[in-house]
Amino acid sequence: MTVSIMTRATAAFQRSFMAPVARKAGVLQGPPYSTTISYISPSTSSTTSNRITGAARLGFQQRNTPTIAVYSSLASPDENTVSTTTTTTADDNGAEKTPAPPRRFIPKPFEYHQVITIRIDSLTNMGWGIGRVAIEDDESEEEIVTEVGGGDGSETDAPSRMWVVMVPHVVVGELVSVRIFRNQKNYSEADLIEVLEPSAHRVEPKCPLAGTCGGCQYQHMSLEAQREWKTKHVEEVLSQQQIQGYESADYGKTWEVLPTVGTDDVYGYRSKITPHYQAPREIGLDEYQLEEIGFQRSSNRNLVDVPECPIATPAINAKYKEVREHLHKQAKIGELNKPTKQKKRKRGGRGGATGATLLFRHADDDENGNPVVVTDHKEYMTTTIKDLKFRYLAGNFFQVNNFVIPLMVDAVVKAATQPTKKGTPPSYLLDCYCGSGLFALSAASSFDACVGIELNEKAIEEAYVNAEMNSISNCHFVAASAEAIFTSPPKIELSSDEPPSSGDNNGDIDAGNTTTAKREIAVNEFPRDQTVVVVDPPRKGCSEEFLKQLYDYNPERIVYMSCGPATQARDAKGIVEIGGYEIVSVQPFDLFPQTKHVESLVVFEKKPVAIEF
Ligand SMILES: C[S@@+](CC[C@H](N)C(=O)[O-])C[C@H]1O[C@@H](n2cnc3c(N)ncnc32)[C@H](O)[C@@H]1O
Repeated sequence: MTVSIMTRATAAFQRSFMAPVARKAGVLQGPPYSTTISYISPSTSSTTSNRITGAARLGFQQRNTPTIAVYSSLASPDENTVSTTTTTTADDNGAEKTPAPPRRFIPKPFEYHQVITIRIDSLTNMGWGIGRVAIEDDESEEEIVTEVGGGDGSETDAPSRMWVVMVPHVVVGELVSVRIFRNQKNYSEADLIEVLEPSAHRVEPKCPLAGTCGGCQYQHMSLEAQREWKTKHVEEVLSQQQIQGYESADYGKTWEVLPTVGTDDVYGYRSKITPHYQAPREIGLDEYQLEEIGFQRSSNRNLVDVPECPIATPAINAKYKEVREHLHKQAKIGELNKPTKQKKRKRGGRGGATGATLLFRHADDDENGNPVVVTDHKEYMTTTIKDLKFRYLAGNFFQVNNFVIPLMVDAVVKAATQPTKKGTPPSYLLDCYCGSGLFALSAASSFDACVGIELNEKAIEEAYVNAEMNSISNCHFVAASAEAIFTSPPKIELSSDEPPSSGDNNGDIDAGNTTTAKREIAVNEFPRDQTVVVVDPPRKGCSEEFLKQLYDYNPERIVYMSCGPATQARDAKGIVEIGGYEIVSVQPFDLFPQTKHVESLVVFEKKPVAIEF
C-alpha cells in the first residue's frame, strides 16, 4: 500500500513540481527574514515535539482548513511526530501576534507560518528536501490516493492526497520541524525551524553562512550523501525523459549512471567568485556606508555579507579581504557614489552608484611562485591543465575547479579516442561550444584534425593563441554559433606526411624522402564513421537548430558534457530517438562540491543499422 502511494505521489510530483521548481532556476523565494536553524547532533538525538505512538495516521485540527495528517514513507507508524503551531512575533508592547500573510498568500492547505513536522524522503534538483503530507481534501481532483490504513472502510480510508512540502537545508531521512511560507497550486514551501532527528549524513558546515547564503546548498551534508544525490539527480532527469529505444530487446539497457566522481578538494577549490555590492547608503552629509558585499541570500534576492567564502581558493579569499577593506574605505568618502558611465545599470553593472559585481579569478602562480588573482574582466590570465597552458580573458568562460578539470578532460579524451565499430580510433574531432579550446587542444594529439566552434570571438582568438603556445598545429577554430559548423562547414588545411605524388614536384622524385604535403578538407567531408563531436553547451543546452544539424551530420560518436543535466537529458532524448544513437555511458562529476550543481558527461554511439533478412 505504501509503495503504491509513493509511486503515484512521485509520478505526480515529477509532473507537477519538478518543472516549476526547475523554472525558478536557483532563485529561491523564501521569506525576507533570517531563520535560525538548530539541529541536534546524532549522538545526542532527542526530540522536542510530542511523540505519538501506535497510529498509522496522525492528524491535527487547523482553523478553517481540513484535517492534516503527517507521516512519511520512511518512518514506521510509531515514529511519526506531529506538532502544530503558528509562529508569532512580538509587537511593540511585547505582545505576541501572528504575522500577517503576504497579500497573495493562498490560505490552503496550510496557514501562513503554520509549523508542521515532516520526514524528508527525497531532494529536488534544486537541493530542497521533500516531505509528503496526506491531506483530506474534498476538492481534490485526479490525484486521489487511498490512505495508509486498514482498508476496511474505517475512517482512515477517507480519500486524501499526498501533498508535497519542500524545505531547504535538510538531509533525506531527517525528521524536521518546518514553517510554511507559501502554498503553491500543488505543493507548499517552508523554512526549516529545527531538525528533530538528524541524519547520520548531517555534518557541521564549514561556512557560518551556510543556509543563509545562496551559494551553497549542501554544506550540511556529508560528501558521500552529496555525491549520491548528484548521481541520483542525473539518473532522475534522464529517466524522466522516458527515452525510447535505449532499453530495447535489441540493445538491452545501454547505460547506467556511474557514481559521481570528484577529488578530496571540496573546500578552497573555486578559482572564480563574483560577489556583489549595492551602492553605499548616504548616512549623513557626505557620509556613506557600504553595506553587504557578498552573494544572494538563499531565501530571496537580497545580498548577504560574505567576509570569506570557504569554497573559494585561499588566494582568492586573501585578495577578496583586501578589496573589501579598500571598498569600505572608498565608500565612506563617497567614492563609490560618484556617477559613472554605467550609472543607469542595475546591480551587475561594473562600478558606479548602482553597485557592482566584483571578479576574483585565480590564475597560475607568477614566475616567483606567488599566487595571482585577477580582478579585471579585461585582463588575460593563464591556467595550466595537465601540462597544457590556457590563456583566456578573465571575464570569459573557463571551468572553475582546477582540481576536477583534469578528470573531466581525461574522461572526454578517453571517450573521444575509443576505437569505433571499425576497430580503429576516430581521426576527426569537432569541439562545439569550445571556449578557449580546452577539449580540442587536450585531445589534439590523438586526432588528425580537430575543429572548434564558439560564439565568443575573443575566446576563439585565445584558442588559436593556446594552440600556438602549446605547439599544437592540427586544431582549427571558428567564431560562430555552433550550428554553423554544419551549415557553413569550414575548410581546414591538413598536413600529411605522405610521399608526394609524381606530379607534385615536377617528376623529380627523391625516393625515400617524405615531404609534408598540405591538403584542404571541409568539415562536411570528414568521414562520419571516424568523426567524434564533443558538445559542451551553456546550461540551457543545445539549440534545436544545432541538434537537427547534428543528426544530419551523423557522426559516429557524440561526447556531451553539461552543467545542466536536465537540459542534457532533454537533448539526449532527441539524440537517441531522432538522431538514432544509443547512450553508452553517463558519468557525473562533482565539479561544484557543497552546491546542488553537477556536471555530467553522456556518451552516445551511432546505433548499428538493423539488417532484416
Ligand atoms: C560551458 S562553456 C564550455 C567551454 C569549453 N568547452 C570549456 O570547457 O572551456 C559553453 C561555451 O559555449 C559558448 N556558447 C554559448 N552559446 C553558443 C552558441 N550558440 N554557439 C557556440 N558557442 C556558444 C559560450 O561562450 C561558452 O564558451
